Amino acid sequence: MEGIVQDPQGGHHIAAALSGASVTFGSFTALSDISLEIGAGEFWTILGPSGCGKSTMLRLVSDLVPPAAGTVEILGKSTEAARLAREFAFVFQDATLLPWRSALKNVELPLEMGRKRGIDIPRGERTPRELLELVGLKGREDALPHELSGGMRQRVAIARALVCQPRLLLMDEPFGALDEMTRDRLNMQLLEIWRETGVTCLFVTHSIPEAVLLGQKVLMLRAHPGRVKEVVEIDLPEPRHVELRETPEFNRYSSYLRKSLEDC
Ligand SMILES: Nc1ncnc2c1ncn2[C@@H]1O[C@H](COP(=O)(O)OP(=O)(O)OP(=O)(O)O)[C@@H](O)[C@H]1O
Repeated sequence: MEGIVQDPQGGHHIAAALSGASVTFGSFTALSDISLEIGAGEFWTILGPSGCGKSTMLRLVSDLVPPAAGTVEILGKSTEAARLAREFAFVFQDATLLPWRSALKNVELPLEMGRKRGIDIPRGERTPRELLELVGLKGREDALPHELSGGMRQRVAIARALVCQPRLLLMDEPFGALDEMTRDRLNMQLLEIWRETGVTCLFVTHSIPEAVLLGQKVLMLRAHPGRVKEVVEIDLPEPRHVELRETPEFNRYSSYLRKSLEDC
């Protein structure tokens, strides 16, 4: 395919490094003593009981909440410097598209906003049109969000997240609201995009099968306060495919994680 990023991580081996990081909201400790190294180009999924701090973890990495203690570095720089350099991008459960702009204009938005602020986006390897093609929406560039299905809107959101060529893609249950078949399709598409772009992925989910299917590593958080319970390496054949879910290895990982989740 065209436009393959030659060095998607800019020579870095570690995309995100957290050391003894904690997050507090007033007197409440949401995350406590998180130490992790997320390798450049890796795909991590995050599981844990409701309220354990999965979203807070993404917000910590993306400079939306500061650490109360410890440090967080993205590609060797502070989270603020990484944010200003557009090193990461977010995809939420709701696509959050502007309803009056076409799919293409939504994807172009971060570039426009960057230009308005005088920020030069240094890594424009793919045009917004090419990104829409990458997510399977060629021919729907002019469609308005309400003319697209939920899965299509989410694919526009992924294209928009990729437009500044981030090195780190942060996803908070991006497919949680979609039906199972659409979710399967988007999971496969996301893996293709991940392989092709080399972007590092941090993906929060409530679904154990989704965590196993996508993740090279599954980060299991425990609650009260949110802490790392364990990191489970998922050693399944690549490239992954939904049929893997029928295999005994897949089921072994799923059962292990289900039990781990129950013990949180
Ligand atoms: N801005 C905030 N102010 C106060 N408390 C907060 C704030 N944001 C999150 N919290 C609390 O921090 C804890 C972790 O929240 P978070 O949303 O990260 O959990 P989660 O694991 O993503 O939950 P879920 O799986 O239900 O989406 C929760 O107890 C939540 O109430």
